[in-house]
Amino acid sequence: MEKFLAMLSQNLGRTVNMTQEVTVLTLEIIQTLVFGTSRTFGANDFLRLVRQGNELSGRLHIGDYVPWLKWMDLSLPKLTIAKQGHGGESFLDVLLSLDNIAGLDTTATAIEWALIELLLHPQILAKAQKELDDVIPASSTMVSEADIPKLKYLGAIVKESLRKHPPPPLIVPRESTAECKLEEAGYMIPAKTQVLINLYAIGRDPNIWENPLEFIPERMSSEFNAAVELMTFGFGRRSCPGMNLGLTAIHLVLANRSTGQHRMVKRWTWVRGSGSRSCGLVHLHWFHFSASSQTY
Ligand code: HEM
Repeated sequence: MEKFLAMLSQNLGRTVNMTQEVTVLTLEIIQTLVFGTSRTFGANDFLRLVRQGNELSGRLHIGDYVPWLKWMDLSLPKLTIAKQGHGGESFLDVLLSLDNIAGLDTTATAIEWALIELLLHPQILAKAQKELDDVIPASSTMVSEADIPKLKYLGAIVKESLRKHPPPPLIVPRESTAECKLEEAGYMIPAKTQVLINLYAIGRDPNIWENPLEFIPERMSSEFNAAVELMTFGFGRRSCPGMNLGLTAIHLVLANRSTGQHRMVKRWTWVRGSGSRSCGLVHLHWFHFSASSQTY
């Protein structure tokens, strides 16, 4: 985190590719936890492989639905090449088997969308900064994990961002073991049916949320449990084991970025980059496993 903030300090006044930097930061946090060091694998190579694996996993693979048409899945050989290119049991294999790509990409995507919403809503950013000024002593250079529960408005920003931009829009498919009737909703799900749960639609359902496309952290109370109500981290036995780590990382990155008190003890102002690509950044979801933003 300190390295990330130092990098931002060095780039004051310049355009920073936050997608790249936030993903590297998340990678380093996860590597540190998993391997005890953040220097295990080259970030650029790793990111390339993650993006490729991620993009391929989000594509339609006809062989998943009609097995004898598997030969039509032209993208699958590319994934194999990505894995073989790193020789045998590569780091990517390990990550794919652990499903850790879910941890990296989802956390980075969640941070990125929250940053975009703050960038688009300066009044919300100012309110979050005021809360940080009020709650965190001026002598603290970094917001710590213990401070997170005190930062109620920041918590509401995170929940609202997860509602509007659930990192995986569709969670892992389920199969019904028995016939199931959802009487109020008027559905009957036969046994052995694959069920896809659409978090994106739940978070934006106008029957549940007033002005669902608006970003309004004030609508999120402290009691509102996004993990349960929005199913952001899935549910049941196979729900996300990285939930607490992911939530902590999102809060810490946003809090430390908003205060900007790291070493330089000053507040940063954030504006959209003026580069030809970065100025077009808004509200485009790029659907892979995670729905990240895309410049145009
Ligand atoms: C904002 C951050 C994150 C979000 C939104 C998220 C979301 C999810 C979701 C929706 C699932 C599927 C759960 C289900 O189908 O019920 C999942 C699974 C998983 N996540 Fe996360 N995740 C995040 C962070 C992390 C982190 C930091 C890690 C680990 C370092 C992680 C590791 C995993 C693993 C291993 C699974 C597969 C669990 C299984 O199949 O039993 N996730 N995540």
